[in-house]
Amino acid sequence: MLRLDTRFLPDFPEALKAHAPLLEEARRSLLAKRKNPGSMLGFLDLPEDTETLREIRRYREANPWVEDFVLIGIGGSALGPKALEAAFNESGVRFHYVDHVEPEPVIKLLRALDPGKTLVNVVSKSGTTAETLAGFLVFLDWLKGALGEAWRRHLVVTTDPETGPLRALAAREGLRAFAIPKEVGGRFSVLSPVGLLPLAFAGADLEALLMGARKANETALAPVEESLPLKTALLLHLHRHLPVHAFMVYSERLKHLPEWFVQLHDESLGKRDKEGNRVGTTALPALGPQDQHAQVQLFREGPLDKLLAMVVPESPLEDLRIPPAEGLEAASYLFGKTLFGLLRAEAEATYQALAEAGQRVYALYLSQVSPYAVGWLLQHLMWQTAFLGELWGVNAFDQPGVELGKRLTRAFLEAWK
Ligand SMILES: O=P(O)(O)OC[C@H]1O[C@H](O)[C@H](O)[C@@H](O)[C@@H]1O
Repeated sequence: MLRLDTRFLPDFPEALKAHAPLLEEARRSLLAKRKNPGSMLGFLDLPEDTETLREIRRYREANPWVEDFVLIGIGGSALGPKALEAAFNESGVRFHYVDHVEPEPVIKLLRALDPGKTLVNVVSKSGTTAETLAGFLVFLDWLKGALGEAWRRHLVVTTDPETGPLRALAAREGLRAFAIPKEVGGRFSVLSPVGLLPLAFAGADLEALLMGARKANETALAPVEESLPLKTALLLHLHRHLPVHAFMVYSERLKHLPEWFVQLHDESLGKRDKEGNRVGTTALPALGPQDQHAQVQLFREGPLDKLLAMVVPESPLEDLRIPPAEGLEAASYLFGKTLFGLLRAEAEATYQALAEAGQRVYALYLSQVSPYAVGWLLQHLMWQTAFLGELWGVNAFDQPGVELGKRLTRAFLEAWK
């Protein structure tokens, strides 16, 4: 269950009524693009793709020997699986993310791994990302050196269904490869094999995750006053003059979710609109309760330049009572309470304190940190982003601004050789 709370934004229900035609139009124009090749709206169909799910399950069952799973990928090819695996790893398979090119951690990882028990998953939609290819080349050489002809069984590729160097390599070498559908972009790919394959090895409940995402699809298409993603898109739209959008999650298991959201929001919406104006707000990742002791001072007394979204679970899967101890009377207000009770109280207190400070803040309540609720939340946020692309007149699915950096990197590498 996902529930929106706007109790500290009393003007919102009126605004929703007033903006209903604008929201209807944004949704109509988004959905009208659905059948156009290149519209990149394939993420809407992923929750229905039971065939891919079956294929992934079969692959997982055929490889019970895996103890370490190395995911080589970056941006949209790493942030989603990283966020979900941290929350839902039930299998004990150890996950390692090579989403960087710093040599020391790569060397440390290579020394620690047993190649015979390691599965390497190289993930890249384009198959051309420098960091990913560099990491892949290192691990490919390592697998070949350690395992001889058996290396192929320890490598699985997730990439474009037809094009790109990784697809070509997979075809030439007869490697196992999964497809990121053509119409699915990296930061919208978490429910494709990009996320589902690692999560199958993590033993997560993939059915429930996709069921939650289907629920998000349903609410996205509901009448405006019941359409959760249209409502949160409107909240962001109404506050677009505030430069910062803080995304604060009260869950240790979801500690990597804000990083995933940052890419989704910033890379989708921070760009030039049709008139050439610079558009976008800056997503700021925050985690409760840790950031109460780091950022909340700024949120309380610093500039009123933020729209804050708080993601708060409403119940735990399991809870732990805080036992009393003699000689520590200062902590007696905690005795007999539960850890989740404290978490909930802290989230509520921060929510109220921020509203009282004059910040614009709303909450998204998750019934539990379960695959169903989190699948719903992720797909909800992808819809929100797509709707905002329409409202702000930008293409939410490209990223022209990152190309220059890539070209310059290549130029430097060539000049420095
Ligand atoms: O999946 P890949 O093609 O390797 O792309 C990985 C990432 O890098 C690119 O530079 C884009 O800015 C991101 O949107 C993308 O998620």
